[in-house]
Amino acid sequence: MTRGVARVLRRAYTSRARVLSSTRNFHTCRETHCRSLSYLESHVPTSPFSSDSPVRVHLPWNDYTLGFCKVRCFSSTVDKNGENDEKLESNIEDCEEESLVGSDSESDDYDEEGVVNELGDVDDSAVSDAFSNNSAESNEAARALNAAYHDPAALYKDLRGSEARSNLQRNEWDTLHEIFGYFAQSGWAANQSLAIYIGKSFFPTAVAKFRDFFFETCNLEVVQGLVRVGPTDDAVKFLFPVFVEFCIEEFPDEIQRFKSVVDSADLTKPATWFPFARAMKRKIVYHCGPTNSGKTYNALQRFMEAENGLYCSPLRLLAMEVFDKVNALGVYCSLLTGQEKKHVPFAKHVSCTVEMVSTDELYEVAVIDEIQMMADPSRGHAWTKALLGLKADEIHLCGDPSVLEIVRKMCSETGDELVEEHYERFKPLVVEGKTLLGDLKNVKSGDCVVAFSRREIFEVKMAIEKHTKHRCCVIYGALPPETRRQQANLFNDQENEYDVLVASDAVGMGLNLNIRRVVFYSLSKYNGDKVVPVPASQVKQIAGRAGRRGSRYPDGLTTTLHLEDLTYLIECLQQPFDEVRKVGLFPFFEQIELFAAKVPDMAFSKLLEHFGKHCRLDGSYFLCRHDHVKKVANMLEKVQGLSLEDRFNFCFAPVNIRNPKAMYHLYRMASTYSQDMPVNVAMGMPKSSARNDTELLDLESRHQVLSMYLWLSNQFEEKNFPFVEKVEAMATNIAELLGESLTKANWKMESKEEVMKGQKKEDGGGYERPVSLIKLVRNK
Ligand SMILES: Nc1ncnc2c1ncn2[C@@H]1O[C@H](COP(=O)(O)OP(=O)(O)OP(=O)(O)O)[C@@H](O)[C@H]1O
Ligand SMILES: [Mg+2]
Repeated sequence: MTRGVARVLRRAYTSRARVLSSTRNFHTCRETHCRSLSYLESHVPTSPFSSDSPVRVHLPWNDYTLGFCKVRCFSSTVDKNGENDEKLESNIEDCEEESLVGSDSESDDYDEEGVVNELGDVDDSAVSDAFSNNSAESNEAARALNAAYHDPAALYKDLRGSEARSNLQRNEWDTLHEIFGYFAQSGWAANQSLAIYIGKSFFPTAVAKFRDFFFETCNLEVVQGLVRVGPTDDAVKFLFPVFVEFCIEEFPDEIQRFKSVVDSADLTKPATWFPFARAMKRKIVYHCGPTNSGKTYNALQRFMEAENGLYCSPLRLLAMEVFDKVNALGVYCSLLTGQEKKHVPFAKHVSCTVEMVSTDELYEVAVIDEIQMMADPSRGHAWTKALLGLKADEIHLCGDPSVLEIVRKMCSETGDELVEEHYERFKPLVVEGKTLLGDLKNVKSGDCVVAFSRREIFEVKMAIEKHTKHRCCVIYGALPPETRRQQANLFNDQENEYDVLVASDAVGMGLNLNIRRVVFYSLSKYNGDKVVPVPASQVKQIAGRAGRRGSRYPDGLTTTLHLEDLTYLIECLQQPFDEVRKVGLFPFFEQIELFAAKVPDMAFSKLLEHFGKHCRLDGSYFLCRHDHVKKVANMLEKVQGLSLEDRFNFCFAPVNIRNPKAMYHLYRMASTYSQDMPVNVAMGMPKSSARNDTELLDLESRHQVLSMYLWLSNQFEEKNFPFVEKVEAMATNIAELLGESLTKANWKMESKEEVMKGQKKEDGGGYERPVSLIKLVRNK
């Protein structure tokens, strides 16, 4: 550790010791005014933790701290003389409000994102027990001890200087052991130690050494005072500042190492990552409203008027739709997705998927569609990066009102001007109370039946085609965008017999289809873990596909197949948008690289895990889920000779981790690349369309492999992926075969009972469809 850092840590602590000692005094008279130590650190005006010291000591949980205030107490509102300080008092009251907000959103991290941040992690059980474990007798003893040794720095110095070991009674030794055992178990002490960069993994070792030191040097009076206090929280409070002194002197290397790890995983203040965007005065226009209200239309008008522009789409399919529409209107526009680059000569406009956004180019107008996706647990970071980093004079955001408040906050941080434009739906969406009465025979022309699993989609299609005169197109996530588009066109075109669409939630975003009525086959879906109700926001999005302005059916209808689902549908449509409190972030490669340098020789999957544990985030952000990336990283661990950057790129390839074939091909591509050989796709081409579901699945996964190759070819040099043209041709071919297969499909799917049996075993319980009030009334 540099001497500078040591000095600042010491100064930091010395000042803290003053706070602590005054706190102790204060505790004796005003127990009720407890607050977190961390809070004082960030608010006591003299605290070096917020000073302009040459080497700034940064609290690892700095920004979380406010969130923890509610969590626990330590200090109080006194100045160093132990007198009541009005200024601090008011500071603390301000903080109390913030803390409640912060702590709520903190718990969101656990529930929604499943991200547990070690630095921000407070052992609730440990801390909530804190300060409740004391008897009146031990409280009294603690007060006496605190009064006698109000300066922990001086006490530590005394202990250091003492040579003789005191003669203690057996029972005194026993109690002392218990006190240190209690200290070692204290979640509160472990959390507070983070402030001096004693990590949780090192904390037990540090306590053990501190105990040995204390036993060696202890002074009889202190020990006897402590023994009277006993293994209690007061004892921990008393020992903690002495422990801090000890650590600073004894473990400079550990402190420095942990500090550098923590600093390199700093994801706070993401707005400052984009200095060029910050140097601009951007105008942000938020087109805020429900589905089918003209948000994207209006933003695109501005995009097309501009000298140059960028449209950022949530889906490849939507990027293609805008690319086609804009070019058809005479504005030259290129297309850029992970898999596809279509450069249109002289084009100054680009339609891209949001993950492809470049923050290097300068634009007059940028459009970020479906901005509420900033809160998406996995992909949210791409929207956040686009909003914070795009270099555009004008940025048009299209989305529902759920992120309006947080966008306001972000704009006030970036200094951008925010203009809000609020929209209403062109025509209200009408709920058909009659439903389809559980019978798919009641399907009508222009219906889109929405189901949430691939198997259900095909069952519905087969049933409708068998029992009615209608023919069905299908759209679901595993289909290539080209095939989805072909199916959408088939459905939109009035000149054929395909007048019903059966789709998954893949139709939910932005697409303009000729849908008269959205019929929910069910309102629950499997979330990868269990069956859960479809979230209200998603139900609204999907239902909003009906009755688009300018379509054949401008009056939108929605209903359910079963009467018992109708109440839930109505509830969802009536529900106001939940306000989003946090948006996603993910480190850039450079940040991961910096972090990797601090923990050398760590496997990449471990590195990501470690980063997730140590990264610091501001209260408005969460770290996006990356379990999928970790799984790929694990698989690629055996591939030798990949640089960190290569590994990073391979791990982000779009691969379905549940598809062994796709995973195998990714592994093969990575190992060929690592040997510096040209990467090929070792895969034959099927000759004909699928005759059954297994063949259809095979076509889908073949296309996924080809799509992955194309994505990788855009990340690496051409010499490594030289077969792009061939692969593109194969992908087009397969997309066509898929389209043919879907139009011809009439095979029988696996029986529902068989699948349900399998699912039940795995599920072990889950969501049951909400009981319909209507049904209850009818039953009565
Ligand atoms: N002023 C307008 N003139 C003509 N057509 C319009 C106008 N505004 C919107 N539309 C058409 O209405 C339809 C819905 O508009 P748009 O896609 O912009 O809605 P949205 O609010 O973005 O919906 P979503 O939230 O579903 O994306 C589109 O087909 C669009 O072309
Ligand atoms: Mg839109």
